[in-house]
Amino acid sequence: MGDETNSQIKVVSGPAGYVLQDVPHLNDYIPDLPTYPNPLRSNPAYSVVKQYFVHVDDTVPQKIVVHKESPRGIHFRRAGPRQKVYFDADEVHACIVTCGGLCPGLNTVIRELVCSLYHMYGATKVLGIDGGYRGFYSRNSITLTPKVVNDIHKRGGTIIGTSRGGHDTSKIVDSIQDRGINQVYIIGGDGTLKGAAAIFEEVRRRGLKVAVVGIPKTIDNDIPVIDRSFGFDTAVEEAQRAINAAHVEAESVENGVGVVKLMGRYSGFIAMYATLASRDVDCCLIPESPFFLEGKGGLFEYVEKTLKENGHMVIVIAEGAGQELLSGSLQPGAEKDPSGNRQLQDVGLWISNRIKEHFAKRNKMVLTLKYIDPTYMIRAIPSNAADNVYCTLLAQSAVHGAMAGYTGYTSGLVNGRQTYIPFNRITERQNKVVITDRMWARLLSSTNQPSFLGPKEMAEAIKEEEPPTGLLDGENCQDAHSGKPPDEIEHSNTC
Ligand SMILES: Nc1ncnc2c1ncn2[C@@H]1O[C@H](COP(=O)(O)OP(=O)(O)O)[C@@H](O)[C@H]1O
Ligand SMILES: O=P(O)(O)OC[C@H]1O[C@](O)(COP(=O)(O)O)[C@@H](O)[C@@H]1O
Ligand SMILES: [Mg+2]
Repeated sequence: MGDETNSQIKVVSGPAGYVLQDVPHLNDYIPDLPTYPNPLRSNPAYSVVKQYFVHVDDTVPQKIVVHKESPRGIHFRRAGPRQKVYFDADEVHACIVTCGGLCPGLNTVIRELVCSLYHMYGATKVLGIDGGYRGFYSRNSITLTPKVVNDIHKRGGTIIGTSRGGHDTSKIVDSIQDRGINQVYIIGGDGTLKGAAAIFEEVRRRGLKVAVVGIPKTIDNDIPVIDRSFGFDTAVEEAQRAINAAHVEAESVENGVGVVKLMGRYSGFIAMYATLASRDVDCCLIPESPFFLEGKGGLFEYVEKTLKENGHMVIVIAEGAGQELLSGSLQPGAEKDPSGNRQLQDVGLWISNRIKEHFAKRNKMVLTLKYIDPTYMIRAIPSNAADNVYCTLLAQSAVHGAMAGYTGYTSGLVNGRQTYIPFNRITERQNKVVITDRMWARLLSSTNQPSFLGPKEMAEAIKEEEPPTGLLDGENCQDAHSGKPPDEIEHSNTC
């Protein structure tokens, strides 16, 4: 086996630079656990399946763009049903909790967790924890059955409620222990999964036979390693409606400007992909790419130029963009939400007012500006068809893993394959748009906007330590240190 540096990290090395970043298992700290044949063997739906189970050595590479001499690199354990399970059906007492902001698909994940436990593994004790982490110790729980969840995937939000703040590791694990819960499915984003890792560590410290499983969720897509977060496609699709409305308003009047604010506290993926999908956007502003308003090369100059050329303009701005330009008008102490996330000022309203003031002052050009903020309308809708299927696979993978005795992991899509990813890889940093990558260059060429970066900022951007994101091409990301394209670097593994 591999060496264990701490309970979350199990590294197994192999030939040619193969590295498996494995996930913990209950038998890492509980010896002689009984096992049972996987009941899927007798499940009629699976009777046609040739290869019932995932091979014990199946792993998925984190990097798929490689060179002839590349080391095989980091791999993750492949998700799916195993021959043996570590829980008898009657023994399973599962709970599901949803934390943080809403995202399309939350109810689909809940539905599929319940239905997988019931219909694949015969486990019928499933609780919904009411209202996020604090629900473990301060609220009642909701009994979840296939009947209760039957059509919830057609509704936005989460039927078991969510919250921010309120994570108290020992109180939560006390509740898990007192209720006799032995499988915990935690659906949430970067903050939630940090909380899930703390719960896993405490469960292991107490030596409890409890599988702790994370399912990554955030509309911002700010979670690293995975290809994308569920609900992201739905959000990009729904954002088209707002962008189209802004475009119709803008092109229907002389010097019309449509401004649309989209979600993205620290990461601008929704704004970037919605812009690329729409092609009616003239300027996309995201938290990762600083911009300025006044003077040569500034936004005001670009607005004037675009209006002169086209007579109208659409601006998409992620809510986390430009926060550094807004004066600190937040009430003191209101800078953080109950989870410790940065509280944002309404940059959409701010930039709309600044543009109107600027052109009114110069009264050389009368413009008509309409501001649209669809953020909460977008995250409160149910998931689209593609995300529904994605949520189903995520949930089923999570259940297969817990039943197989894995714990302390996040179920996640890596290069199109469901995998089990150690918590520490998910919580180590935030996924951000790499503005020196080809996808952002595609955006700039589709909007024709200036980069708003001076030579100093561009040099900074290239030096950024950010490894490539799951949504990028990756072919031309710069090596974090040398700044050279991959084909000039030996063994680049930053892309
Ligand atoms: N570093 C952390 N350690 C433990 N719990 C955390 C941490 N950060 C956030 N949480 C908890 O996770 C939950 C959701 O976090 P939040 O950041 O609001 O949403 P999300 O996880 O969806 O990004 C909250 O209940 C919060 O208290
Ligand atoms: O839910 P709140 O407190 O209004 O916060 C809104 C923020 O939550 C988000 O939707 C992301 O929330 P999560 O990280 O919890 O998924 C951001 O896009 C947005 O900035
Ligand atoms: Mg978050």
